[in-house]
Amino acid sequence: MAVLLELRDCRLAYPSDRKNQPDRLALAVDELTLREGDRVALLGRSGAGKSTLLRHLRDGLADSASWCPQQAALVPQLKVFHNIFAGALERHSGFANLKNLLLPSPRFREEIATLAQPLGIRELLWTKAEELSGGQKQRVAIARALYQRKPVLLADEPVSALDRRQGRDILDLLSRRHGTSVIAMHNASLALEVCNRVIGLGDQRVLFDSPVDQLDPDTIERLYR
Ligand SMILES: Nc1ncnc2c1ncn2[C@@H]1O[C@H](COP(=O)(O)OP(=O)(O)OP(=O)(O)O)[C@@H](O)[C@H]1O
Repeated sequence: MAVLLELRDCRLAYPSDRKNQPDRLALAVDELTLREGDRVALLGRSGAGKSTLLRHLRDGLADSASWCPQQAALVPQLKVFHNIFAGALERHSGFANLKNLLLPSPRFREEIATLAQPLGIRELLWTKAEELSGGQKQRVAIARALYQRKPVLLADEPVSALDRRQGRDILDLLSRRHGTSVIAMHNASLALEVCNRVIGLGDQRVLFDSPVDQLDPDTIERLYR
C-alpha cells in the first residue's frame, strides 16, 4: 500500500513554562509509517501523547486529512447546518460561503441533510449548536469532518460521549468514508473491533505498533497499569 507519511526520529515537544528551561518532551517517535488503508487506533493513558501525535500527523498530511478535534469546537451561535458547512469553506467560493450563511441553497441543504441522517442529527440542522448535548455536539463535529471529504481521517476521541453501540456504528461509518484513518481512543475493545492496527503510547514514546490480529490483551492492558 502507498506510503502517506513517514516519521523518523521525531521529538514532539512543548515550550517549558519556566524561563530558560528546555522544551518539555511530549512524545518521541523513532519510526512510524502511515500507509493507505491503515485504520489506526492510538491508545494510551491520558497525557500519553495521542493528541500531540495527531496534530503532528495533521501538519504532515496537510490537505489530504479531515480533522475531528477532541473538543467539538463548534461556533455556539451558529446553527448545526452552518457548523457542518464550515468543514468545507475552502471548497466553495467566498460568495457561495457568504450566501449560504444567509440563505442556504437547496444543493447544500440536501448534501448536509444526507450526511446528517446516519448520524442521527438531521432533525437538529436548524438548532443552534449551543443548545445541543455533548453527544449531539460530538456528532456534529463528526459530520463537519466528513464534509471535508478528505481521503484520510484524523480524529481525537470522536465518540467518547456516545454509548458503545452508537460509537461503534459511527466509527464503522467513518471507516467506510475514509480509506485511511488514525483515531485516538480510550475504549480499547472498541478500537480492536473497528481498527486494523494499534499504536500504544506511554512513557513519552511508542510502546508498540502492531496489527490488531497480532495483539494479545496483556499488551494493551499494560498500557493502562
Ligand atoms: N499545548 C500544550 N502545551 C504544553 N504541553 C502540552 C500541550 N498539549 C499537551 N501538552 C503535554 O503533552 C503531553 C501529551 O499530551 P496530549 O494531549 O498529547 O496527551 P493525550 O494522550 O492526548 O491525553 P488525553 O487522553 O488526556 O487527551 C502531556 O504531558 C501534556 O501535558
